[in-house]
Amino acid sequence: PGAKYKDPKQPLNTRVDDLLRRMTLAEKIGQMSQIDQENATADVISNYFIGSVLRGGGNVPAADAPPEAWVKMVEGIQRAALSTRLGIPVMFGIDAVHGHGYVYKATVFPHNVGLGCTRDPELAKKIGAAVALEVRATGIPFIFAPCLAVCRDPRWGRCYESFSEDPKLVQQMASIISGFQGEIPTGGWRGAPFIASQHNVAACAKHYVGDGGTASGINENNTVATFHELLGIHMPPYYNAIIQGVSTIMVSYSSWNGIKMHANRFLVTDFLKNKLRFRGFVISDWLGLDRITSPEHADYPLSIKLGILAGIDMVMIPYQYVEFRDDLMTLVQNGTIPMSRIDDAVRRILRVKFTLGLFENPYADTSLVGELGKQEHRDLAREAVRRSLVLLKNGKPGEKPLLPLPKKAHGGSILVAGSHADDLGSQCGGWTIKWQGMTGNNLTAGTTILDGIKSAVVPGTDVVFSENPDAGLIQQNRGRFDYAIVVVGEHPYAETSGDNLNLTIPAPGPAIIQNVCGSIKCVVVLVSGRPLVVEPYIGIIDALVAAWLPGTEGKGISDVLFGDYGFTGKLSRTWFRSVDQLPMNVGDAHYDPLFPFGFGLETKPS
Ligand SMILES: OC[C@@H]1[C@@H](O)[C@H](O)[C@@H](O)c2nc(-c3ccccc3)cn21
Repeated sequence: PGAKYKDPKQPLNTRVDDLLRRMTLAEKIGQMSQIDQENATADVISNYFIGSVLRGGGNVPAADAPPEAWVKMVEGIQRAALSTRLGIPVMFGIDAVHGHGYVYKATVFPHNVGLGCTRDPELAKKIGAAVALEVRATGIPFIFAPCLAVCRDPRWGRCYESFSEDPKLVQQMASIISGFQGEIPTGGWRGAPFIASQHNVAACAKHYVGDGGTASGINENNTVATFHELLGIHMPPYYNAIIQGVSTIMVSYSSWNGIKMHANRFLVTDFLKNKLRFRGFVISDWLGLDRITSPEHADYPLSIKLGILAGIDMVMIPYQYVEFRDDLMTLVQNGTIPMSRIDDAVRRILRVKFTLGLFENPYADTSLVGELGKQEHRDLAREAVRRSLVLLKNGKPGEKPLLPLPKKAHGGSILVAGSHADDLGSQCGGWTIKWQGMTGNNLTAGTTILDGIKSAVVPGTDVVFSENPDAGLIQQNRGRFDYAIVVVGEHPYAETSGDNLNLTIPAPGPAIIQNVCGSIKCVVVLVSGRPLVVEPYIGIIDALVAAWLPGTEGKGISDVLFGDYGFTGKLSRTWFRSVDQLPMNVGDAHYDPLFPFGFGLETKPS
């Protein structure tokens, strides 16, 4: 009869044990290797027994490739893996962190900072399930999401990837994992990876642990905290992830009290694997081992020794797969790294692959291509946009509320101004088509905020759009406009490029606010990954809406501005007065925000 590991009727552990004992050291190290797709040729995959490939910065297939092209690319990689002696399928991973953002015409959902403002775990689950279908439409079974960072300082360039500053809210929204992977049956075996079906994907809780607590929000820096603080603030979401059967956990670049997380055996092995009983696999971040030393890659054998002995199971190498294989082989052969550690890593990786059903279904289900960007998913994203918006001001003191706006302008015209009114890329933010995101309207299929406004007003109401209107012109025409909608904010960024110590609204935002709101009743819609400095302008603004990074469904904003739906969102983060106050989080002794955590005005549907 065929080998036991190939028999789906065999118990999982039997399959794992049967396969493991057949593997050579080179094949085991191969399974622990994740390489960037740019160097994932058939020869490399088969000669190095590569276990996983990721979509890194590359651009194959093209930025406007259809799902079929993604399926074809992943299939080629898989075919090479299945041609090896043991035919262990490869696992392709991608950052689907707010929908399948890298893929042309995918539904792009609000980034996590906005989802946190909905405070709705059930919505998070629905989004996770929709994203899983869109990812599977491209033949990919593994995503590097969700980010469970508890961002404690909005100066961090990745704060928008965090659901909240409050660990309890992050724990609630971690339910997105049950959408990605499917809902674990109650009383499911805690800690073991769970994936319900071929319409689900393996998720990755990241970045373990304390990524959102670094000094001044400096990316990849040091999180100073007692163990009690670490457990109280940054660890809780991982309990929820493990209970839901999260398949993988990614280690953070950051350090805890000066110790690199990628070299932290106490937290990765003693605590996560032994105490919390996590039984999926732990993956490094990109060049995570190399960055244990400074300069990075200064002593790769040392990096590998520290990282693997800390408990890392799969290494996102992503290019040095020859050096990694050679150095790790040597470290095992000279006894520095025991074979038992290698076997633990490979056992965990195989457990996830068997649980994913990869051995039975190594290739895409091409009947799913229609799931990509499906209208039903766009409608769900539009609902998420509506519920993520936070109304911070609605009418000046003693004046009646400005929102909801009338769809019919009695003076005949409304003015829409600002750099972010008609910029799909900026409303999506980072991790969209490109790692750093893009500006402009040609990156993918979606609806800008301006599009939404135009489709919301009644015929006869003239929408005048001027990205950066001249102050004089506004003065001359001020009587012409019933009100103005000013849409400004941040341009896309990701990771370190988003680190920012002043958090001012980028120019020409402030000038546009002053020019327009100084003359016309205005609602300012802020498109940003985090709270920004608004106190200097709050007096001249009639209404202020935090829209975060809403994604492709811009109509979600006009739905609420014009009263088809009421504002319900509540701040997932404290809105500071000045950056001098940072870090400042709900529960702090000295807490003097402009708008507190949980704040949000409400309106009724009109
Ligand atoms: O995209 C894979 C992972 C992603 O999942 C992690 O959340 C993130 O920390 C990350 N940074 C890089 C990356 C950083 C610098 C240069 C090139 C790539 C790669 N990655």
